[in-house]
Amino acid sequence: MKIKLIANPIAGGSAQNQIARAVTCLQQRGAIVDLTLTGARGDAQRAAAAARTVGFDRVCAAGGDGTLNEVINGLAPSDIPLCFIPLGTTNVFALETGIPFEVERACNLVIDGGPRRVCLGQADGQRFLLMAGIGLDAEVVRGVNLRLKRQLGKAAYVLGGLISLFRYRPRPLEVVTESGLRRQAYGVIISNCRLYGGRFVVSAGASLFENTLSVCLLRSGSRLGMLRTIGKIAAARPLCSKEAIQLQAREIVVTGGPAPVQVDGDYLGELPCVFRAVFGELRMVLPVRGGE
Ligand SMILES: Nc1ncnc2c1ncn2[C@@H]1O[C@H](COP(=O)(O)OP(=O)(O)OP(=O)(O)O)[C@@H](O)[C@H]1O
Repeated sequence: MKIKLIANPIAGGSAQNQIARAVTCLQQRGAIVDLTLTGARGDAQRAAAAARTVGFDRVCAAGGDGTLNEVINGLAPSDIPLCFIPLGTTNVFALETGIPFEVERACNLVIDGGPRRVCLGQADGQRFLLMAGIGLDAEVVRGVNLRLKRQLGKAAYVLGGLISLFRYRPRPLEVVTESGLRRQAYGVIISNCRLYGGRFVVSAGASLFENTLSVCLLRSGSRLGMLRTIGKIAAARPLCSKEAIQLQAREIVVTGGPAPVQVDGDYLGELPCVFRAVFGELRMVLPVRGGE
């Protein structure tokens, strides 16, 4: 088996030892490993794009959700199965899918697992695997730089969230789906997976294996209201219809603002933005779980 391994050596603070262990483990299982270590943003996407035509049996991203996002953007559309070894700070995708955190077990899945077609989201052509956010969460992401994240880890988002909560002024947004449904909100979270920002659940109906995106319209425009909504999500308490509306859609046009947009935890830009579900552009090697 020929594996293209694209690994971020600074994921989660420092991942060099774990990457070395992954290479050894994959080789011990008989794989030929072609390793690219990323040196800066954009390297993982370029390495994945270059791997599309080289005849690899697997492309494997090793790092955090940011590295995985770059790899899907470089690789898709492709039939080469994509694998993931989680080495990042928050690792939402691994929590969502059950990919093991222990390097050797993740490597065994790379070798033994079978691929499955997944749905990706697109935000103006930029692909995402987990979610996109418009409003306060994108403002937090815009404010948290990589240095702060390396120093504080997940706490950087808590600190960034508190600062943004007092600085950010939510503006009315308009959301239109492909069926012509029109709604107003002050924040929008578009999910391709159930989990958000860790183990929090914003859209319980979201699925990586269905050709649709789950849209959560956050309706509160006041600081107190936003704080209450965040508190309820953090405490896993249900949001009432005054606080949030849930929709399923394949295409969502969001206008208004001005408001920032983030995809998979990286700042993308400002509205307007068109979001789409795109099924089948990639096959991923994932653990098999009951009920799926
Ligand atoms: N050698 C490098 N130096 C600086 N930045 C890098 C390097 N390699 C990759 N990057 C960038 O660092 C960003 C974050 O890395 P990554 O997602 O792998 O880890 P993380 O931030 O610790 O984890 P998570 O995304 O799960 O929170 C990526 O978006 C990537 O573009």
